[in-house]
Amino acid sequence: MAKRTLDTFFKPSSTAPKRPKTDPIECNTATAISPPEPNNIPIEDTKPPSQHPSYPIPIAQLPSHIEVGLEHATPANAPREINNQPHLDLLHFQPYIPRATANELFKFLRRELPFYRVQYTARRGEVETQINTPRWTTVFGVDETSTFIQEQDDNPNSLVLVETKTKTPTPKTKYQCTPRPIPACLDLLRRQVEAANANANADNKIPGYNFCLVNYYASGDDSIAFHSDDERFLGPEPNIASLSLGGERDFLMKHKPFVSGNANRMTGGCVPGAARATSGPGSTSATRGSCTDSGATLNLVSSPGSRPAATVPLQIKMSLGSGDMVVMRGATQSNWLHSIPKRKGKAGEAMRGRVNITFRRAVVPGGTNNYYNYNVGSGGMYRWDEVARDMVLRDSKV
Ligand SMILES: O=C(O)CCC(=O)C(=O)O
Ligand SMILES: [Fe+2]
Repeated sequence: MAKRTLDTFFKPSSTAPKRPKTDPIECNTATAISPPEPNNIPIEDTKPPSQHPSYPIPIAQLPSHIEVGLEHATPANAPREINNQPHLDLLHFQPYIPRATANELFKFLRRELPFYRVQYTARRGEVETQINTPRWTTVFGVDETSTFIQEQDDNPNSLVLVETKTKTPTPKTKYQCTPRPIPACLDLLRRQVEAANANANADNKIPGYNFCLVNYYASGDDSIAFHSDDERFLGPEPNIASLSLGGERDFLMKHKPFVSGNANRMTGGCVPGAARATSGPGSTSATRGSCTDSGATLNLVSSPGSRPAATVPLQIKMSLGSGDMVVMRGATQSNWLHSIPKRKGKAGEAMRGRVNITFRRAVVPGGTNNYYNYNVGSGGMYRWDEVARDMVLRDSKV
């Protein structure tokens, strides 16, 4: 076969036989992994999907043209350190994944993952509010007290959940949810993001992500409210890597309020508008006090003895394009809020849809319960439908 460059991977080959058009849903069924017809289906489509009793559907493996793009050209750029604001410690890879690969990965994940539109009740004192999460979500992983291990050496799909310390089976009663192993297509990314982080850290420390949360913003009406991922179940100073795929969206950050007369932040931050679904009621994020959400630059005026008098712009806006990755680390989560605001207009980038993946490490079972509760919930499972160009309900059970 003629040598193909990376670029040609993304162009239809004029000589290669055409792949038969199939319903994308069928890619996950047993029929899709039956032996390929000779010279008809490329080898890349024969890789068996990731399967597990906790999955509502088998999850396809990455086609080799995406895997090649990830393995040979990622990271596409070295990260820029952003730490010129109080308590802010970010790495910005722009991009992390080359754009062409990122766009392919966006379409693949939107098509192959199960998604949920989670509804839940938030309680503040006596007041109960019904929250409709304004985006599609899904989650994989388990906190560090449990581990998925392969039961049969030659079968990567034979994963069972055991106690990390004793390697004995995790009791069914340990979780209020059924943890799902990170499928192969996301696990490759997880390992790469960990390595990129280790390279960027002076101490070369690998964050050891055990959770992968996925958001799909179908249009400018989908969003995530100001929040911080500072729940206790993530431990102190969590490292969270956030990867953007597909349409460009604004990412806003603002410092939590400072107590007047003290440059340290006020304990308790804010989540104007709504609690966020990855945290939900009961978490530190959802129970914060109020603060302004004007979008204006906030001024920090310090007091004698704590911080020299200064005016510091405490609002940041970044435009995140396909393949970009932001790593939030150090004191960032305990001092800053972030959001993806709604975007007006019925055309443009937001209408392409955007997938966001965050990798994190949860340290206690409460984190596992929280993440499944607010990212899978108890409603129906949806899948992307290429014809309807929308998420379609596939199973009224999770
Ligand atoms: O979509 C994004 O870039 C942000 C997602 C996020 O903040 C989260 O899932 O906690
Ligand atoms: Fe977040």
